Amino acid sequence: MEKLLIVDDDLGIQKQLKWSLSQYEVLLAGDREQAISSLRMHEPKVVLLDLGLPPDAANASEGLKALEQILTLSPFTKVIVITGNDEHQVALDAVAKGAYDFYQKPLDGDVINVIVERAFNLAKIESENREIRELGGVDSGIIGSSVVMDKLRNMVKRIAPTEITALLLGESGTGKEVIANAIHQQSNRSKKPFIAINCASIPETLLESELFGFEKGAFTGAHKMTKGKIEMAEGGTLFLDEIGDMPFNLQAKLLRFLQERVIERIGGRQELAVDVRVICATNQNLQQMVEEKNFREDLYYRISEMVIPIAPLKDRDFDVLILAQYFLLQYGKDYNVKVKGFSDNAAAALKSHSWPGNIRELQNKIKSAVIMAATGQITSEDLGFVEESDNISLAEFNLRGVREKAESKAVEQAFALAEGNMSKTAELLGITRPTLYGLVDKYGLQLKTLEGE
Ligand SMILES: Nc1ncnc2c1ncn2[C@@H]1O[C@H](COP(=O)(O)OP(=O)(O)OP(=O)(O)O)[C@@H](O)[C@H]1O
Repeated sequence: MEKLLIVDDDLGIQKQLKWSLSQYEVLLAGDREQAISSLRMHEPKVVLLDLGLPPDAANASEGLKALEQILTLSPFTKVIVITGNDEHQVALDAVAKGAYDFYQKPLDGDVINVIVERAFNLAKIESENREIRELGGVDSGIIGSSVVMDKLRNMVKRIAPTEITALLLGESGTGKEVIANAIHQQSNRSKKPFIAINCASIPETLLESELFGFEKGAFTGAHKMTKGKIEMAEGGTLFLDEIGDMPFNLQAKLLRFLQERVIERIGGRQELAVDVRVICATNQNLQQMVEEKNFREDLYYRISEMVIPIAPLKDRDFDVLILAQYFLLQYGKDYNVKVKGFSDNAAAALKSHSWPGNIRELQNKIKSAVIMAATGQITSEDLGFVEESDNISLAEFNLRGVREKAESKAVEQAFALAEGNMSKTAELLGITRPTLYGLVDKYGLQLKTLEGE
C-alpha cells in the first residue's frame, strides 16, 4: 500500500479524506511539526497539505512554510495543496514554490482521488527514471558500471570530439551500435544525422547504391535521383557495421571516399564533396582477412585509426544484473507488468550464463520473462533457464536424491552470486568454509575460485 500523508488541523476533514482515500495507507498530521516528523519517518511519495495550519490557520503562511520544508527535505515528494475556495492566488504561489498541484475546497472525494492517483503515478515514473539514470550512463546510453565499461565510456568521451575514424571490435550483440551512437551524440555532430548501415545484411549488388546513391537512369529501375547513406549522413556520422563483409570491389570506392571526402553517385559524372565522420565495426578478424587478401590493407589502416574493443557480456562482472534490472524496468513499463525484481535463483542464473548472444540475448530473455511472469519476482524458470538436467529422474526419485540435487545446485548458485569467493559462498549458504569444501568434494563440483582465495 502506498503511503499518503494528509496534513490538516480539522479532524472532520482528516476523517473525510481518510475515508475517501482508503486504498492508501493514510498518515495524519495536524500541524507543520507533526507533518515533518511523519515525512522523515515514513517518506510518503505524496502529501495532501492544507495551507491553513495553526498557529495561523486563517492564513497560508504556516502552510507555505510547511511546503518549503517538505520540498527541502524530500524534493521528489508530490505535494498537493488544499486551499479555501477564494484563495486562487495562494494556490498559484504554492505551485510556484514547487507544489505539484492544488485543490480548492469544498472537498470532493472523487476529484481528490484522481489528483492523488496522478501524483502517485508521476512520482513512480520519476523514481523509475532516476533509478535508470543511477544504474549508469543514461547520458551516454551505455548502461553498466564494470571496470571495462567505465574505461569504454571514458574512451568514448575522449574520442567523440575528435574526427578520428574508430573501429569497434566486438561479438554480435555487445552494443557496437550503441557505442557508435554514443560517440556521435557526444560529438559536435550530434545535431546532424546518425546513419547506420549493416554491410552484411544488404546484397552485394545493392550495397553500392545504398551507400553512394544513384542518378536517374543509372540502371533499369532508377526512376529518380536517389541519395545514398553517405550523403544522408551529411554533417553527421555514418556507422558501417560488419565492415568485414564489404565486397572487395566496393572497398576501393569506400577508401576513396574516406581519403578524399568526395563521392560519385552511380551513373553520375560529378564529384560531390561530403562531410561525414565514419565509425566502423566488425566481429571478424580484419588483420587475418588482410593477410588472406580478403580485405584491403590500405582500407584497414584507414578505418582503424583507433581500435576500440568491446567486451562480451560475460566479462563485465555485475553488469549483467544492472542491465537485467534496466531492461526489467523498461519492459515492465512497456507491457504494464508489475514485476519487483529477480529471485535469488534468477540472479544466480543470470550471473552464471555465458551469454553467447550478449546484450541482445539478455534483452530478449528479460522481455519474454516480463511477459511470462504474472507478478512478483522473475524466477530462473521465467528466464527459460530450466534445463533437462534440472528435472529429477525416476531413478533418483527418493528423498536423499532430491536433497542432494538441491544441495549441489544451491552451492553452485551461491558460488555464482558470490562471484567465486568461497568465504562469501559459505556465508550465503549459512555454513562454514570446511562444510562448504566438504560439499564441493562430495558432489565433485568444478568451482573455479578467484585468484588469491
Ligand atoms: N551498454 C548497453 N546499455 C544498454 N543497452 C545496450 C547496451 N549494449 C547493447 N544494448 C542493447 O542491446 C542490443 C544490441 O546492441 P547493438 O545492436 O548495439 O549490438 P551490436 O554489437 O551492434 O550487434 P550486431 O553486431 O549484431 O549488429 C540493442 O538493443 C541495444 O540497445
